Amino acid sequence: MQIQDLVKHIKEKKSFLCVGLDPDLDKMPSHLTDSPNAIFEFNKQIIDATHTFCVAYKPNMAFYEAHGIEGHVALQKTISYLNETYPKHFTIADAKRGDIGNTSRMYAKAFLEDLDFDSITVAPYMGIDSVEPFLKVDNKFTILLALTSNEGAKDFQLKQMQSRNKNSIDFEEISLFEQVIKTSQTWSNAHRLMYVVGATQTEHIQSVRNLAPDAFLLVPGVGAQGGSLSQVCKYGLNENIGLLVNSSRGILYASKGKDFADAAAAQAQKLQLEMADFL
Ligand SMILES: O=C(O)c1cc(=O)[nH]c(=O)n1[C@@H]1O[C@H](COP(=O)(O)O)[C@@H](O)[C@H]1O
Repeated sequence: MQIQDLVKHIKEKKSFLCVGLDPDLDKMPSHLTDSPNAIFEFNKQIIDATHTFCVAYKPNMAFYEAHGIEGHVALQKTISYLNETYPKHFTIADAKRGDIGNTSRMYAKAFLEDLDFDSITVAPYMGIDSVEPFLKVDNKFTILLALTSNEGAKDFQLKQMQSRNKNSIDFEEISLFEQVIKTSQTWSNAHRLMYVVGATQTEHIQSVRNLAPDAFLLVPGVGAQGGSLSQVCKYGLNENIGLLVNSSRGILYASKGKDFADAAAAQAQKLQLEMADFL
């Protein structure tokens, strides 16, 4: 997918909502969980109910890998269903991968070529050679973890460090997550980079925007984690919109009854209407 297609879709829908597909058998309606096809059936009904209100879907790999081969089959069916039925929706493999170059190449092949996701989340800490294999894939996006939504983000990502600007002898104090953005913006194919920034980190979104003014930001953490959509919009929007805001549990498990898909649609619509006010 091209970035212009994503932006066009966002403007048409007046939504930059990403629905996180994190299927958890313990939270799903009981009438589905007896079926061997439960995960895909759940996802399909969620997708059919929410697609009008969102522009992206983000299956998190943990929720599939936890079920072995059946989980992998459910993931394959889900991405095929999305690509065939709703091809305008941007798809994110939330895999948080990254390894030495030849290994990352295999991850890129698996997620971006074979499964044909539009993008993948990648951990940046092994550096340029671990990210390059993802960035080399045409028409696909690498979503680098910058500042995550969890408590532990402060353990490393918010640590201060000294950074020297190119062609200068002066040092400046910046956070490790800022250095990740600053350095990665100099890499080849940086136009294929997006960044993860938690909705719980609103005081830092402005600084992310300053370092990567044109990049799309994937912002998880509204809903169940308590992040504020209006604060995210205030600091994160750019002239191309530049935001994908994710909600998973808040949409998927709005009801545990037979009306789960309608309840999910209502939650997605609520977020979409809030988003429309900012567009
Ligand atoms: O990369 C992510 O998507 C991610 C990064 C982050 O900083 N925080 C975060 O919550 N996520 C993911 O976003 C989703 C959030 O789910 P809910 O809290 O249920 O909306 C989960 O799949 C998380 O793994």
